Amino acid sequence: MILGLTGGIATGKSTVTAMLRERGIPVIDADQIAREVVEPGKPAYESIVRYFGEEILLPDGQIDRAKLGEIVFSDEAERQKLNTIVHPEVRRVMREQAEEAEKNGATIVFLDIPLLFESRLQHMVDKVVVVYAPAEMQMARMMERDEFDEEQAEKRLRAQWPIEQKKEEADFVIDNTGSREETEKQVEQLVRRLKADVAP
Ligand SMILES: CC(C)(COP(=O)(O)OP(=O)(O)OC[C@H]1O[C@@H](n2cnc3c(N)ncnc32)[C@H](O)[C@@H]1O)[C@@H](O)C(=O)NCCC(=O)NCCS
Ligand SMILES: Nc1ncnc2c1ncn2[C@@H]1O[C@H](COP(=O)(O)OP(=O)(O)OP(=O)(O)O)[C@@H](O)[C@H]1O
Repeated sequence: MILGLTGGIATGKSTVTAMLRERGIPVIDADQIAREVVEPGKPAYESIVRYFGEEILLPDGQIDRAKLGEIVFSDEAERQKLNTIVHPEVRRVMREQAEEAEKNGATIVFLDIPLLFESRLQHMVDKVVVVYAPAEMQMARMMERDEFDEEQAEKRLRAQWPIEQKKEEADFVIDNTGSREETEKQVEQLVRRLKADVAP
């Protein structure tokens, strides 16, 4: 069974991913893959430099993510352009990794895809799990974790579907508004239920 793990920025997907992995459930991370496919020498890297120019590179040749983030979260057309370059590669690698996990005997695999709904990737998964925290909490957690000011955090929030809409479309919701312990209990319960569903 393939599950999509999604939510909004800073709602707690990485937190839930860590809890799933502790229970031996493989989680394939789209953000991580999106970092790997833009490393120097990769085709997506070349396309990004060709389009955005060498100004977006650090002295060591890596992409300056802070700089590229400022550009794409301030301009929808530029963000779409970046998505067009990066997303097909991310999807390809995610598929490969999911097949590999299934080959290795996994019966439950999660794909952590922040933009699952925005990119209409529901067809890649059997069920969708949304990690939920309300917008005010997303803002507060982003400002603390990433040291963004209010405007930077708001721009990132506006680049995604509202979390309330994602919650409505979910098959399962993990409410991450309480303590980590409360979230962990919900993860535990979900894993138990999924294991029962896939049991022969
Ligand atoms: C713009 C970039 C360079 C900023 O890098 P940075 O290290 O600051 O952020 P990071 O990659 O860790 O992403 C953090 C979160 O931002 C949000 N986000 C990232 N890209 C996008 C996007 N194109 N549209 C909307 N939200 C996005 C997601 O919730 C993601 O979890 C980077 O996010 C990127 O290359 N984005 C394009 C690829 C993409 O869509 N990745 C997300 C899912 S595959
Ligand atoms: N239940 C919680 N209580 C307090 N803080 C939390 C809780 N869950 C997550 N956080 C904190 O909120 C921030 C966002 O969580 P996390 O990184 O898991 O979100 P994410 O959805 O993976 O983010 P992104 O979309 O940016 O990848 C982190 O700094 C994390 O430590």
